[in-house]
Amino acid sequence: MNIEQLIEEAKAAREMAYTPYSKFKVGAALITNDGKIYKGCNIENAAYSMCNCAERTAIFKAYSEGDKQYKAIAVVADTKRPVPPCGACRQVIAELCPKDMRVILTNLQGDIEELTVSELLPGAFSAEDLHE
Ligand SMILES: O=c1ccn([C@H]2C[C@H](O)[C@@H](CO)O2)c(=O)[nH]1
Ligand SMILES: [Zn+2]
Repeated sequence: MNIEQLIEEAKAAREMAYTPYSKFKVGAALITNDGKIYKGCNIENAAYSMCNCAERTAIFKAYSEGDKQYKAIAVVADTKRPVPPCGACRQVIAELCPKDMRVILTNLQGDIEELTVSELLPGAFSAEDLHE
């Protein structure tokens, strides 16, 4: 599985988005170290604050199936620049994914930006900050 293929999986996930409010569809594809792919789309709600992003859908699917070792995540939306994950997703990614995991951001025009989890949320608040 190469990056282009992972991006295609994210695009397929995007087609499943439930976005009657924003009309903004996002797809994500998370690949585990074993090569398993978990796709996620954004799922909105009439109570707007319940909206769940594509990235978190994919990660929560994987984690809740017991798959906890991740190699990369690709995210796609119809944006001018490669879609930037929101702050909530950055925090969740920082908690559950390795610091050196590849984060591949893209758009439908094929622009690609790649960064690591550390670069996605420098100085993330983490479990290490909770106790002395
Ligand atoms: O990286 C992002 C940014 C936004 N959204 C979703 C949340 C909401 O459903 C819609 C508009 O913000 O897009 C994602 O899924 N991922
Ligand atoms: Zn988000």
